[in-house]
Amino acid sequence: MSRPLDVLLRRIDPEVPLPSRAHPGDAGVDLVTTEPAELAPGERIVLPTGVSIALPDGYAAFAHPRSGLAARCGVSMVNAPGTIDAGYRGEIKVILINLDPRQSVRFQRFDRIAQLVVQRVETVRFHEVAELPGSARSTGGFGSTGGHADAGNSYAAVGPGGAADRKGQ
Ligand SMILES: O=c1ccn([C@H]2C[C@H](O)[C@@H](COP(=O)(O)OP(=O)(O)OP(=O)(O)O)O2)c(=O)[nH]1
Ligand SMILES: [Mg+2]
Repeated sequence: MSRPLDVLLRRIDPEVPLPSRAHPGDAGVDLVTTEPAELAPGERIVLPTGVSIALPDGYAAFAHPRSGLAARCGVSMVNAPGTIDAGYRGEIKVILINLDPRQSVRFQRFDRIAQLVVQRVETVRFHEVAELPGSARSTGGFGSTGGHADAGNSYAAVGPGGAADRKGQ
């Protein structure tokens, strides 16, 4: 296993559990809410996590949704993944949204609501040019390779010979 990166962390809420990995090798550490909350269908909320961090230069942290919450309750993050800049010293907050059309969802203090993944990021310098070098993909994007579902069509209808493929003919 690679040597862990040392990151300074301050507890804003003295009772908040230290973010920790559930299993060795997990990419993220879970973040909790320090405030209880209830989200009606379609509602969003900004929740405090009770921690702030100081990342070394050249790193950023990304707050990602938890798949269990998404699958069981339809809860995601509006801005997934939320970007935590290396210079940010404020409290990390998580913007949750309840995408379930019918069920409310309730969070208690210290329920785990997101996971934080720390990654190295490049600092880039842009060099303006008149023409970019060519590539196999060129300017194709936004479904140019086909195989996507069309609004109003079931995904089963998409595939070789399906709705999405036939459209281009
Ligand atoms: O889910 C998030 C996203 C961001 N932040 C904090 C850390 C980040 O460094 C800062 C700014 O985030 P971002 O750049 O995404 O927001 P912005 O709307 O561009 O604000 P700013 O003008 O402050 O950059 O807000 C969070 O606590 N949670
Ligand atoms: Mg910004």
